[in-house]
Amino acid sequence: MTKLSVNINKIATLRNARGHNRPDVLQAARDIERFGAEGITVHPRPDERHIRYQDVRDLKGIVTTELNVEGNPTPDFLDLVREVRPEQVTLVPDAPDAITSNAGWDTLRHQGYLRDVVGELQQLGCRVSIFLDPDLALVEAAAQTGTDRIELYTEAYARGYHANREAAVAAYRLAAARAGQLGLGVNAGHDLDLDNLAWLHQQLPELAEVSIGHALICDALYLGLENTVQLYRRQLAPRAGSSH
Ligand SMILES: CC(=O)[C@@H](O)[C@H](O)COP(=O)(O)O
Ligand SMILES: NCC(=O)COP(=O)(O)O
Repeated sequence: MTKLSVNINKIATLRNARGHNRPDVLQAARDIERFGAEGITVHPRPDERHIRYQDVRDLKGIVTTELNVEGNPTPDFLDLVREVRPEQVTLVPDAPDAITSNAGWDTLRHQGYLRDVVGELQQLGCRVSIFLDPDLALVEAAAQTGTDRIELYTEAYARGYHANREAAVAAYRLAAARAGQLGLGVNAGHDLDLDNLAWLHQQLPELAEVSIGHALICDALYLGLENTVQLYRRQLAPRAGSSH
C-alpha cells in the first residue's frame, strides 16, 4: 500500500500571513489524519516562512501516524531533529533562499557526507530518505550511504505528464526498480496532484509513500480538506492484482 503523507507547509503560510493562530496548524494536522492521511510532512526552512521550528516540536507531540521532516541537514536542522526525533527525516539539498525545492542530491559527490548524516539520524531512531532525481547512478550511490529510502523528485514527471505520460514516468520506473533491487524503500514527491498521481502509482509498484502539499491544499480551497484528502487517497487505491 502506498501511504499518503500530507505536507502542511501551506497551512502555516496562511497562518503566518496574519501573525495569529488561524488556521491552527496543529489542529489541521489532527484533522488531516482523521480524514485518512497516513502521515504529516513538514519542511521547515531557515527563514521559517511557513513551518516554524516550534511547529515541528509541537507536531511531534500530536501526530499519531508518522511525522516526516524534510530539510537540508544544516547544524540548526540537525539540532531540531536530534531533539524531535521524527519517524522519518528526508534530506533535501535546498539553498536557504530556495523558493521551493528545486534539485535533488548529487549522491556521488556528497556520498561521504550523506553517509555520516544518515548514520547519525538512524542512531536517533529516524528512518532516513534522500531526495534525488530518477537517475540510476544516483540511486546506486544513495544505497552506499546506508539510507533506508529515497524520495524521487517528481517535478520533471509532473511537468511532462500531460504531454506524454509514458515518457514522463520512464526514468522513474527504472529508478524505483533499481532502488527496490538494492533494498531501498521508494518515496516520491513534488508537484504531484489529482491529475498525475494515479499514473505514477500504477507505474511504480515499489512506491511506499508520497508526500503532497501544494496542489492538495489548493484543491482543498475548492473541494474541502476532508474530501480532498480522500480524493488523493483514492488515487492510491491498491493496484489490480496486487496485494499492496
Ligand atoms: C522536498 C520537496 O519536494 C518540497 O516540495 C517541499 O517539501 C515543499 O516545500 P515548500 O512548501 O517550501 O515549497
Ligand atoms: N516531498 C514533497 C512534498 O512534501 C510536497 O511537495 P509539493 O506537493 O508541495 O510540491
